Amino acid sequence: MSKLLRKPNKAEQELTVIHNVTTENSSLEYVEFKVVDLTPGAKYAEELDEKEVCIVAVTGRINVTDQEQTFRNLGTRESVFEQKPTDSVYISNNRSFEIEGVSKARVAICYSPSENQLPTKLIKASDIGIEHRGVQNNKRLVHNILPDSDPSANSLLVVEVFTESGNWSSYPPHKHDQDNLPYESFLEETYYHEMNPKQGFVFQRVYTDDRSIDETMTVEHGDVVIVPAGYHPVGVPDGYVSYYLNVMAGPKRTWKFHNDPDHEWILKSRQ
Ligand SMILES: O=C(O)C[C@@H](O)[C@H](O)C(=O)CO
Repeated sequence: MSKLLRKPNKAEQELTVIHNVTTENSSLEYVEFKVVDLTPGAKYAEELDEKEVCIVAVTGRINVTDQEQTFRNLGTRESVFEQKPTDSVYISNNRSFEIEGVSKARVAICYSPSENQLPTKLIKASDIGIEHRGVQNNKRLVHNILPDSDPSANSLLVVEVFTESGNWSSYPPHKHDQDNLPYESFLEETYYHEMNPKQGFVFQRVYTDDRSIDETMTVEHGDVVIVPAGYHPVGVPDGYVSYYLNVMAGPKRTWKFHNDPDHEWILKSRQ
């Protein structure tokens, strides 16, 4: 069984923790990640110590409060495959938060270490930067929820990526596992995957230069892949569309990746 692939729990209660990746149960030091399902009226609450969070209304509608401000009726879609941006809330360390389901909702809670308290921020769907990346069989649509160009967080980076049927993303393979700016930044990463239709699958390989990590995983709807280090390309079979939500964090809040030199030629040949 892969150490990097996590299967979802079944939503059987009013509040179900579908995924819970922590620094205790994984090899990660900077990124923690939860997926929570809520029925209408169900609540999930937490006290944040030295952590900041970005709460993403993946599907359905939710209310979010940090006990000072309350944001109501967040969320814009029933399925991620409507391919429109959704609402999120950033909350800094040493605060508490509560999420309430307004409709049946799936919520991603993205965590990273934080010491410097920053203002809570509503990240409205309408404010999210949309990017079309890639050509030929490398086409994807990116929603930049919390990119490094937005100074609202101390270490968290959050992005949604849709990869078209028969295409590749995070490709040519790139990594960000060395704290060596301006050439490369050290960022751990998690991938929360969905597929359309649901019976679909994608392949994700996670590998380092020395192959001390080298795993190729069959990833299904609702799975999480953990990327402690290394290159992490995703291949999507014909007939299926891929969605993933990435959380990244590390010592410096800069996304500076390094392409695998063996495969970088692909990028150059398509310019
Ligand atoms: O552009 C893409 O294909 C998405 C990836 O960059 C993804 O967000 C990632 O790998 C971040 O390191």
